[in-house]
Amino acid sequence: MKRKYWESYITVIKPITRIQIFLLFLFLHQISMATSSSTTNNNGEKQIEHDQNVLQKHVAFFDRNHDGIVYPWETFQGFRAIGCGIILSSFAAIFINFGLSQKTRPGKFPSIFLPVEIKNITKAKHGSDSGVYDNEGRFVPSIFEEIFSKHARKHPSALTSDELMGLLKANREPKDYKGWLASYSEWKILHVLCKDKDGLLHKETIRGVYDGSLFERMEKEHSEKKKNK
Ligand code: HEM
Ligand SMILES: [Ca+2]
Repeated sequence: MKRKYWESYITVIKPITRIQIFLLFLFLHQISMATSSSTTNNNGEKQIEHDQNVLQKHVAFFDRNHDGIVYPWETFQGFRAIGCGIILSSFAAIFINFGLSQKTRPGKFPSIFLPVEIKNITKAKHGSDSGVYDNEGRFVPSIFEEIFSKHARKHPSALTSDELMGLLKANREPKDYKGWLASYSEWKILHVLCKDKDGLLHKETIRGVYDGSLFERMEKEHSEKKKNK
């Protein structure tokens, strides 16, 4: 039988070559770790800051092993944990880590493992956002309230899909296409995942996304659903 090209390719790689590839990856990983900005304690273990700002909390849910860094496979696991499908989770892992890794890394040396460093997450803020996170990653209650006073028309404490679009358009800075796309993805994913049966995105849901408590809740609900199946 004729083998597929990639099958014969894998068998042809000699064991020694595989070891070399493994060592190369290990080496690149060590370099990427050496240039990482996470703090290290006396035992040489990576640790995250305890005094996290709210934006760091938003991201910390996806740091599955709590080492202060979100790798693409952790973004994937986090999305799966809150009940997203394999396609959305894979797409999110590539899109988010590719987009944010370099912005959060110290120096100019990129890492092929696309780590997002939570310590520097405020550097990943983009334009055309709501402004609810300030430049230090803190939550600004007055701007949060403004979302509803300006855009919630049908219900005082929930947004319809059209009202959400109104919020996104109002936040757009001219020609900031990357910011438009980033904001659209963040809010649309939130809406798709968390809208109620009438298509409404509730204020307390949105509040929970800012400090990441929403993700914890969704993970719990998803694992209970799986248990009861
Ligand atoms: C289901 C998963 C996620 C959802 C639904 C979500 C949703 C959101 C929402 C609604 C905002 C607020 C934007 C605004 O105020 O205009 C936001 C901000 C942000 N998110 Fe997420 N997010 C998710 C996962 C992640 C992950 C995995 C990362 C990074 C590893 C991340 C990084 C950020 C950053 C850096 C901001 C600040 C943007 C800014 O204010 O300019 N998010 N996200
Ligand atoms: Ca991690």
